[in-house]
Amino acid sequence: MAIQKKHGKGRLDKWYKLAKEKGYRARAAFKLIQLNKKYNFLEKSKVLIDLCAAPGSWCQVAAEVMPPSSLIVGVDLAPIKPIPRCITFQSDITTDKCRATLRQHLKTWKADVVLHDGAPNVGTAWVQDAFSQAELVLQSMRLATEFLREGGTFVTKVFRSKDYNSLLWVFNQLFTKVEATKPPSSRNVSAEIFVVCRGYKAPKRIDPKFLDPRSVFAELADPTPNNEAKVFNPEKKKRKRDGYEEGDYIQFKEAPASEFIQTTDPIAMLGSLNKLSFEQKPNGDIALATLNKLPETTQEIRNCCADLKVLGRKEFRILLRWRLKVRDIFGFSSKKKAEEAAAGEEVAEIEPMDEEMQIQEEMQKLQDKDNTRKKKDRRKENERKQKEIVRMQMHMTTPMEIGMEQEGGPDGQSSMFNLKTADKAGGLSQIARGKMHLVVPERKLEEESTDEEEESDPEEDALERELDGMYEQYQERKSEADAKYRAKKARKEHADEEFHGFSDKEGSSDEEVVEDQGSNESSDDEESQPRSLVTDLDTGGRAANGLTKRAAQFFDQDIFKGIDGVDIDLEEEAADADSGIDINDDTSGSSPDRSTKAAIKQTAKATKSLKPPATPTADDDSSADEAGFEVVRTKPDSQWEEQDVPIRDGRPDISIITAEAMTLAHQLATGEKTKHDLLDDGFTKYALRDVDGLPDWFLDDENRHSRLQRPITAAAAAAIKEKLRALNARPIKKVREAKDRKKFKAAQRLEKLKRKSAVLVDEEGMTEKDKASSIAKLMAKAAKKKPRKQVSVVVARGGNRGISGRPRGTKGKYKMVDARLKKDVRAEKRLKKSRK
Ligand SMILES: C[S@@+](CC[C@H](N)C(=O)[O-])C[C@H]1O[C@@H](n2cnc3c(N)ncnc32)[C@H](O)[C@@H]1O
Repeated sequence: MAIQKKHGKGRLDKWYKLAKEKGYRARAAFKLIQLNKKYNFLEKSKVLIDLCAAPGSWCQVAAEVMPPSSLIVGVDLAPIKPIPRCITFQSDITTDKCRATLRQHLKTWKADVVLHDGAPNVGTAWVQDAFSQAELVLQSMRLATEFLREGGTFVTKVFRSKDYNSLLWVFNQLFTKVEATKPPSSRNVSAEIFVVCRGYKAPKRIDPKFLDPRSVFAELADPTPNNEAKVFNPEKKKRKRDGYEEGDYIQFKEAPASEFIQTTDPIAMLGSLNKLSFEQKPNGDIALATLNKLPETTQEIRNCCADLKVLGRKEFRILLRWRLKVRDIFGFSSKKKAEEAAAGEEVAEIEPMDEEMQIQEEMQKLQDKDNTRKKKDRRKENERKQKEIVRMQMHMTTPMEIGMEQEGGPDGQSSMFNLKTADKAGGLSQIARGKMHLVVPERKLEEESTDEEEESDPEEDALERELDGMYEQYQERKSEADAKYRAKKARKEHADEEFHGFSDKEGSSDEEVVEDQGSNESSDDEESQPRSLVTDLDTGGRAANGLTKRAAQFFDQDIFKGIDGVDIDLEEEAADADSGIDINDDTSGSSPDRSTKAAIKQTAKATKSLKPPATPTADDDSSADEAGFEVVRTKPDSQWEEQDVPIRDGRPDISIITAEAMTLAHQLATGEKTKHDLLDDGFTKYALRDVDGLPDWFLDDENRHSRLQRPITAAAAAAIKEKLRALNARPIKKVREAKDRKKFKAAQRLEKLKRKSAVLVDEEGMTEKDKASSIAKLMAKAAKKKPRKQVSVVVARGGNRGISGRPRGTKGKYKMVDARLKKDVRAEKRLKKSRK
């Protein structure tokens, strides 16, 4: 088997290279070539629409294969560079504007082929993410039904997920032949598959439900592809279809709140709807009326129900809790109730059957039915798992991709946040390792003993775990797609590690105690006031003015220029270290909030390390000895990168030093504020957060949105801007190095010339004229540019290389070129020749 290079997604595989060689913009081109080889839909086509076409390789292939006068229209969210013989434009295929533009280009013509290779970008709305690929396919299908001629072909990419069968089912209703295939150029590890739908039936009227994601994905709980079920059963669907008229294409989805209480898959409902309504319909939903009157249905709940798309995890939780409470009140709750009901039934044997008992009996029946169904589902699920394992063994899928597949929940309905799915991606194990595992049991114990109502409900726990699992998955997906997010996360983890690493060191500080030089002097005020002895163990770590290098660099910035007394202040502070404030002192229980700390840290670190002995920080290797003395070791330059302020080219990265920190530093330096003021400012409501036991998603949200916004001065903002401009203006490292090399060589040449001239001048056997002409010759020689060395240009393919990597049959300097470059060079030569 050929070994593939593993860059990115194994990007440099043979298809990638081949695409480069052939001049295709993406390796995806070969997928279309291979699909067309199998089904021959391009050769005979005159009009083609390419949905989600960027960067345009499918359009390139279409332009090559289709007859010369064909119309090819490509559209994508991203801009597409012009392609000969193709019309392209930028638009979202889910919008009416896109449809109208397509109509403009096609005029009265109909398309022979509609292609769709769309893949949604991973967005921030993680709740809706799972649906979007399938929805995009359905959207492209909708456009296909509008623009395809009868008998036309629709080719689409589909991901093998829980919606796959539903999509196939719909395709089968609209086309005479539907085939799913995976072209060889599609990576085996990818879950993508291509469906080629031929023979468009072009029905006069299409039931809008065929194209409505809600109908297709949510309601066809068990769609059976290729069966005779060509007509929707109106009875079956009516349940969720309130408020939708025939032909209604509006994306806004709403359902009565009572349905949310009754559903067995509340999370899927929250993920797919826009609104839960409390409005009474003329037919009078009794459950809704009761729900409306319940005290549990607070204004907050109503507000949340009014617009589900803007809710965060916290609100989702509130709604889920509310649902459980109401279910309790209505009597269709969890196992606990079922047991009670069972117990109640035993009593019913000896008592006359009253209305209540009848209800209970009915409930028991329902419960039994439910259990049987669950058993059946479990069996199905096991069979599915078995298949998945086989697929994994055959490398048809990866564990991550299995995570994408949303299987039906235990109740048979599709569940967006299936706990099992979360588990597949390692979500549960992560939770088990994380906070929830450590904190929840403790809390449970407390709560059980104090408040019976707060007793943990297995259903609720499961929902919470589901949410947490999905959040983990969401984070993983995001970090896969977003490099910035990855970097941020890594920084955060690194900071955590540092902190923990330090805590570990705390206990074993023998070494530092040995280094303590002031223990004798300190013994007097040992008890009264422990002093901080700041000892610079790194002799090179301090600049000439008594500041640390880092502080000196920080205050070296333009913003501090011309401010009198900065140096004096700083030196004073340096000398005043003993009376120091510990910005990291959390032991009091109420400390400045984190953002204040970070800002103060940045400024305070820049001014001086001020720490009392008992509270060593992660920023310096310090430790307290028994006598209350502390040795604070400043780090060598090489370790700067481990500190809070990022380092670039050996200096603090000013682009990341915030304007906030600058403002604070400026205020400190000008005396506008004292360090005590800064500390006082830090005591805000954000400082007193109790974060113990809160789930990660909640803390992440809080950190992002709920933090102190500090005013920044115009000067600080301008300084940051200026710094960024300066940074951006710098040439890249390679260019800088090349220029420096050039200068260095020129200087060397000049030196050599000087030496030779001096020898010539001192030469006794030469006339002055000869000397002058020799020196002139030398100078002319030095000024002459060397002819460039000839470089052989080689187009080397994968197999055509020796062990050293040198293309076979080449000598001396060689340069690898791609096919395009090779063609250009040849064309240039041809041109030169013809000119001659
Ligand atoms: C795999 S690429 C398509 C590659 C293309 N077939 C080619 O040959 O180069 C998927 C494209 O789908 C586009 N896309 C995703 N959602 C879209 C939307 N709603 N409307 C238009 N394009 C979309 C993305 O911008 C991306 O360029």
